[in-house]
Amino acid sequence: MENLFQVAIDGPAAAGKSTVAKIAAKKLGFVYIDTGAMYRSLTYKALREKVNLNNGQALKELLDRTDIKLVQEVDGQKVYVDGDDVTDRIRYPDVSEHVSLVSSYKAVRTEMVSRQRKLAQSCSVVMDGRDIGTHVLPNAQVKLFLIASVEERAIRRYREELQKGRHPSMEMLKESIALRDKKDMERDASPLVKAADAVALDTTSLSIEEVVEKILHFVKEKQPS
Ligand SMILES: Nc1ncnc2c1ncn2[C@@H]1O[C@H](COP(=O)(O)OP(=O)(O)O)[C@@H](O)[C@H]1O
Ligand SMILES: Nc1ccn([C@@H]2O[C@H](COP(=O)(O)OP(=O)(O)O)[C@@H](O)[C@H]2O)c(=O)n1
Repeated sequence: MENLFQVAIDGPAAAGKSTVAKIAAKKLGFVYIDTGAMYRSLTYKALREKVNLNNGQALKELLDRTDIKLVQEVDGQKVYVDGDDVTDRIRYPDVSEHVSLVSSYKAVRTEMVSRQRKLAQSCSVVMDGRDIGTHVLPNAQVKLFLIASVEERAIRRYREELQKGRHPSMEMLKESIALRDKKDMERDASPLVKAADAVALDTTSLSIEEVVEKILHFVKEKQPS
C-alpha cells in the first residue's frame, strides 16, 4: 500500500487530459480513472429520468441509486451505468451541455469524491478531472494542470467529431468549451483551479507524445529508484 503512486491531471475542457492520462497510465502500469465520465454518467441518467437538474438533493439521491463502473477492456476504457455501456452516449452534446450544472452541487461532489478516493485506495493511478490535485488526491506525487488555447482546444474537438462522422460548427464548439470552463471555474464547490503545487503545462503546440513524455519524466523524478 505504501508504494502506491498518484498522478493528478486537471485542466479545462479538451486540453488533452484523458488522452495523455490514458497513454501514461498504460505505460506506467497504473489504473486510469476518468472522473469526468462519472459526472457525465450521472448527468446522462438524470436527463433520461427527467430529474430536475436544479435540485441538487434530487441529483444526490439519484447518484445514491446509480452504479457507475469504469472498466478497462481490450478495446479501451468503457463506462457502465447500472450495467449498460454508456461510453459513447455520455459524450453527446446534451450531456456536455448540462454536466457543469450537475457537477456544481456539493452533495453530488462529496459522494463522487468518496467513490474516486476508494478507486485510488488499492492501486497506483492516473486520475484526471477538475479538482483532483486540489481536492480528490491532495497528496498526489505528481500534479499537472494542462492548458491550451481555446482555439486549439476547439480544433482538437472538431477533428475528433469529424472522425466520428459529425460536422459541428467550429464557433459553437468554441462557445460551448468556453462556457463549460466558465461554469467549472466559477462554481463554489471545488472549482476548476490549478493546485498551488501543480505544474502548469501549455500543450497548445505540443504533440500528444510530447505531453506523455513530460508526464513520464515527472513520475520518474518522484519515483524512488
Ligand atoms: N497535445 C495534443 N495535440 C493535439 N491533439 C491533442 C493533444 N492532446 C489531445 N489531443 C486531442 O484533443 C482532443 C481532446 O482531448 P481529450 O483528451 O478528450 O481532452 P480532455 O480530456 O482534456 O477533455 C482529442 O481528440 C485528442 O486526441
Ligand atoms: N473532477 C471533475 C471532473 C469533471 N467535472 C465536471 O464534468 C464535466 C465533464 O468532464 P470531462 O473531463 O468529461 O470533460 P471533457 O473536458 O473531457 O469534455 C466538466 O466540465 C465538469 O463540469 C468536475 O466537475 N470534476
